[in-house]
Amino acid sequence: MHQQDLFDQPGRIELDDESWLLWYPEFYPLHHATDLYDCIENTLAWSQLPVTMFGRKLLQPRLQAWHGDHEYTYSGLTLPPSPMPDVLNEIKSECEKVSQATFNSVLVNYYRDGCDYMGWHQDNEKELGETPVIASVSLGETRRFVLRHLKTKEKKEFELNSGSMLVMGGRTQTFWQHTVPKTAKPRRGRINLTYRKIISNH
Ligand SMILES: O=C(O)CCC(=O)C(=O)O
Ligand SMILES: [Fe+2]
Repeated sequence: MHQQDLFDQPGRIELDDESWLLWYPEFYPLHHATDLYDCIENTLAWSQLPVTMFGRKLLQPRLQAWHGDHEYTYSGLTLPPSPMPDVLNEIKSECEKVSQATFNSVLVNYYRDGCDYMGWHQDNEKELGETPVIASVSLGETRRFVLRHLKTKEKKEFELNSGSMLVMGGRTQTFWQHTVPKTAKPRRGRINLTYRKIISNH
């Protein structure tokens, strides 16, 4: 990895002329992040849902929960609206302060071990709008998060540690894909929350 690909300083990162990130590696102190992890792991109703990928129905390689005012549809899956529990609402407020954006929903992913992952994708569903701001909070085990420019294939890599926040904005979802790759190294559980704003009349 090149030195410039390691992001350990907080602040704004310009991915390209129109795409940016905000990176806060220590947004929550570790002890608080651990408490949040335990609370969220124990209170959410987790499910492993079937999705359609490349025309085949497969089980997602992780557990998931959705909370928000609206339903959300992606990969042939429709997640119904469901109110946000207090713990998720509190994190939402913190994300809104930092990102100067408003959110009305959160997709929660639970990676049980190193075999659970999220493949390359863009969060470019119509109902998120053209330039969505998405705030991602990570709790529990550290996992690698890779961004890749669709045309140039340039990569940016992050170690998303417990208590970190990464905000994606501008044209990030248009020009870049991202992934949480699987790893052969032993990994404990990780919970990631991505706060989003669903625009109802898109
Ligand atoms: O787990 C992560 O860090 C990324 C999650 C993600 O990309 C998503 O929910 O769309
Ligand atoms: Fe994503």
